[in-house]
Amino acid sequence: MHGNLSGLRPAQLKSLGNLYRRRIEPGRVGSPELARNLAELSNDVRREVSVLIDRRGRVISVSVADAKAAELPEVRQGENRLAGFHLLHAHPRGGALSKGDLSTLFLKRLDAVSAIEVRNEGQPGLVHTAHLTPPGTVGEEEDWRILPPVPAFQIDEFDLGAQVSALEEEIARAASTREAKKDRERALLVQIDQGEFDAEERLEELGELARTAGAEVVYKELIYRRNLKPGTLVGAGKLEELTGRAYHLDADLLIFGQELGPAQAREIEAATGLKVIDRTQLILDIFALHAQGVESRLQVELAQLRYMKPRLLGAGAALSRIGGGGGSAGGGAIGTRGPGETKLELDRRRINDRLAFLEKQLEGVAQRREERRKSRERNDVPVVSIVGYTNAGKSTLLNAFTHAAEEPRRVLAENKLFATLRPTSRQGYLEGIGPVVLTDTVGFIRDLPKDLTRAFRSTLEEIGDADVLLHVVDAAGPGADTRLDAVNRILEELGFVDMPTVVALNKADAADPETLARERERTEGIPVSALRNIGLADLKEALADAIGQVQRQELARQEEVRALAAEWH
Ligand SMILES: Nc1nc2c(ncn2[C@@H]2O[C@H](COP(=O)(O)OP(=O)(O)OP(=O)(O)O)[C@@H](O)[C@H]2O)c(=O)[nH]1
Ligand SMILES: [Mg+2]
Repeated sequence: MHGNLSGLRPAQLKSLGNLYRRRIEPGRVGSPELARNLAELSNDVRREVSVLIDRRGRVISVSVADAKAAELPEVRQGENRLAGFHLLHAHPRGGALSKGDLSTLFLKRLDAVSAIEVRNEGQPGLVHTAHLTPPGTVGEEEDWRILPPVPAFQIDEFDLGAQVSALEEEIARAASTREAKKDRERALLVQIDQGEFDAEERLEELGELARTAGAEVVYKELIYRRNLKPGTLVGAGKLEELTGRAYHLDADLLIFGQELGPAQAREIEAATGLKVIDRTQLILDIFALHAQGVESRLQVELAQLRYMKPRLLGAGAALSRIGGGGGSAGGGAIGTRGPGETKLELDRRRINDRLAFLEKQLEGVAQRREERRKSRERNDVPVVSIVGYTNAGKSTLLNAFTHAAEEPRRVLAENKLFATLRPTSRQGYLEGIGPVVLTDTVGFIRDLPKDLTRAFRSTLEEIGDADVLLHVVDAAGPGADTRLDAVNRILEELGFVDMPTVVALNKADAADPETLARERERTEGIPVSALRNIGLADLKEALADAIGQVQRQELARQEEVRALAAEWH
C-alpha cells in the first residue's frame, strides 16, 4: 500500500488491504462493487483512494493519494504500447477528472483514468473516464478524450479492452508507416531566451544545425525564462507541454539550444521520455558526419570523448543513452554518431586510455603539419587564410579564386554547416604579387564548443601563419553583423589580434541592398558573389594591396635589422 497512510486506523488499513483481493472483468473500467468500496473508503479516510488495475482485471496497486501521486510501476511496454493498466480512483469531494488526473494519463500512457465522485454518506456518484487519443491527432483535438460520465452502477458497460486494442493498433500503424518511409528523425527544437538580442537567430541557427545533422525539424520554440530551473531549465509544466507536442507530431528527439549538464539531460529525458540532445552534441555530431581524413577524425573523436567523459561517469543510464547508436559516420541516430571505427561505447577506464592515445596521435600529425608549414615558409609565397562563419561561402570562394571548378581540384562547397573540416590549400595568382597560397579552413560558429576548439587547435593555429586573413561574411543571411562579430571574437580568443584582414561581403547576389550598404560602411568590406563570380576582381585587388603592404613592412623591418647590424660592425 502506498501514499499518505498516517493517522489511519487499523480497520481502515485492513479495508484498504482488502482492495487487493478485488477482481473485475478484464477489459472493464471497474465493477459497481469496487466503485462502492472505493467511494466508501475514500469518504471514510477523507482522502483520494486509487487502485491500479491490469488488463487481466487484477488490482496491482493501492494508494491513498491522487492520480499524480499514486504508485505506478515503472514499466514501459515499448514505443507502440500503452502502459497496460488503468487507474480507478475516488474523489472524496466530488468533481470530474482533474488536470493532474489527465496529465498522469498522458505522461504514464495509462490505458485509461477514471474518477468516481463520492456523494454524501460515501455513496458512489458519477464515474468520469478518459483515454488517450491516437498520435498525430491535430487541430482542436486534445491529447485525451473524456467520455460522458455514467452512474457507478453502469461502470462496467464501457468496453475499455476494445478501446485499448484499437488505440494500440493505431499507434503501431503510425509507427510502421514512419518506419517504411524511412523518415529522418523528427525533432523538436527549444531555445531558451534570457533576453539575448540574438535569441531568434540562435533558434534559426539551431534549425540549420539540426537540418545538417539530418533531422526533420517539426517544431521550434523560443522559451522566455529570466531564471532557469536548475534541474530541467524550463520547468516541469513546459516539459509536459513539449511531451504532448512530440506525441502528436510523432517526434522523438528534443534538441536544446544551450549546453545541458549531464544531470539536466538525464532529468529532462526522464520527464519527457524523449531523446534529448544539446547544441554541442549536435555540432559534434555534424563534425563526426563530415570528418574525412585521419586528422579530422582523430580531432572529432577527441572532442566527442572529452564532451562525453563527465556524462558517462557514475551513470549507467547515461551510458546507454549515449552509447546507443551505430559507430559508422553515415548511420546511427543523431547525437550518437562517431567518426571512424570507434563506437562510442567505451567505459570509464577505456575512455582515459583512448583519450591519451588520441592526444598522442594528434601530436604526431601536428608535428608533420608543422614541418610542411616550415618548408612552405621557405618558399616565401604569401599565404591568405580564408576564415569566416560556417556556410559563409569560404570554399566556394576558394574554388572561384583558383579556377578550380573541375574535379579533382574543386573543394567541397555545399549548403551544410561545417562542410569543410580539413584545411585545404590551393595555389592562386594575384596581379602585382604573383603566386599566393589560399587556405580554406573550418568555419566558426558563435559559442564554439570548447572541446572542439581544443581538439582543432592545430588546425586553427594554422590560420596564424597567414600574411593576410580573408574574412568571408554571408551578407545575405540575417544577422550578418552578429556573425562577423562572433568570428572576430573567436579570432581574438585564438590570439590572432591585429592581423591584416580583408572582408568579403559574400552572397551579394542574394543580399538585401540596404543591409549590404550598411555592412559595407561598417566593415569596409567588398561585396562579392563567389557563386556568380561578381566582384572578384575588386577583392583580388584589395588582397594584393594588403599583401603588398605586409611585404613592404617586412622589407622595412629587414632594412632596419641590416642597418642595425651594419652599425655594430
Ligand atoms: N547565393 C549565393 N550562395 C552562395 C554564394 N557563395 C556560396 N554560396 C552557397 O552557400 C553555401 C555554403 O557554401 P560553402 O562554400 O560550402 O561555405 P563554407 O563557408 O565553406 O561553409 P563550411 O565549410 O560549411 O563552413 C553553398 O550552398 C553555396 O552554394 C554566393 O555568392 N551567393
Ligand atoms: Mg567550406
